[in-house]
Amino acid sequence: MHIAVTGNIGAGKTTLASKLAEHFGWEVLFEAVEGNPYLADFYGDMPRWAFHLQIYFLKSRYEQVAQIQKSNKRIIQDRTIYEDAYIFALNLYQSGIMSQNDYDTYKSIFDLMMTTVKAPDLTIYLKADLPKLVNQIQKRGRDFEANISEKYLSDLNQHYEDFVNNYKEGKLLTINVNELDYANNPDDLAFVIDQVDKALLYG
Ligand SMILES: Nc1ncnc2c1ncn2[C@@H]1O[C@H](COP(=O)(O)OP(=O)(O)OP(=O)(O)O)[C@@H](O)[C@H]1O
Repeated sequence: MHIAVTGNIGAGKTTLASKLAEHFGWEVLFEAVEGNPYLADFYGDMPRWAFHLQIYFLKSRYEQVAQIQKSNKRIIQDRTIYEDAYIFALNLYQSGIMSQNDYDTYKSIFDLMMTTVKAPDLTIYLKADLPKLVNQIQKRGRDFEANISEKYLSDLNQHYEDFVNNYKEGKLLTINVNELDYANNPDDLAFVIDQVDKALLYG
């Protein structure tokens, strides 16, 4: 079984994936941040590194999908391959940061990969407004994320809304996390676990 957590930068995916994995006894696959050779450079100069970073994330996400599809374990994935293409790469292209040629090349590789990719059985979308995202990004204090603009985050949020509104590939559970603190509040975590339980049972 494949469960995925999806949502904007700072929405709280990594924390939730770990908590759910612990509760349900799932294996967890995180995204490639430590050791990512392009991420810090990308935040310093987006036009220069956008294509490199997208190819790197696509490769690492596809490796995860391949691992999940050949395993019969229950696995929770921190961010999906769909977000790379339909949110991040599309946003970079539409905001003029990634060129037409680079985007077309990227998208044709992605489309080729998608012929072998199955959607997660359940996708959990963590929906958060800008103040929540900004606050959580500041709290974790990664140097390379210090200059992320509100415009970048709000453009991504718009793409997330479009993406979830059109998502038909599998079960989707949306959780508004603006007022939740499942990292520190057991009642909030219990609330989310209950939602996930119900989504798994009844869809
Ligand atoms: N395809 C992509 N294009 C550009 N940046 C990406 C892409 N995928 C991930 N990132 C960035 O890589 C970093 C990943 O960090 P991390 O795994 O902590 O997740 P996050 O998005 O910050 O989420 P959360 O706080 O919800 O766990 C973030 O800066 C994120 O936006």
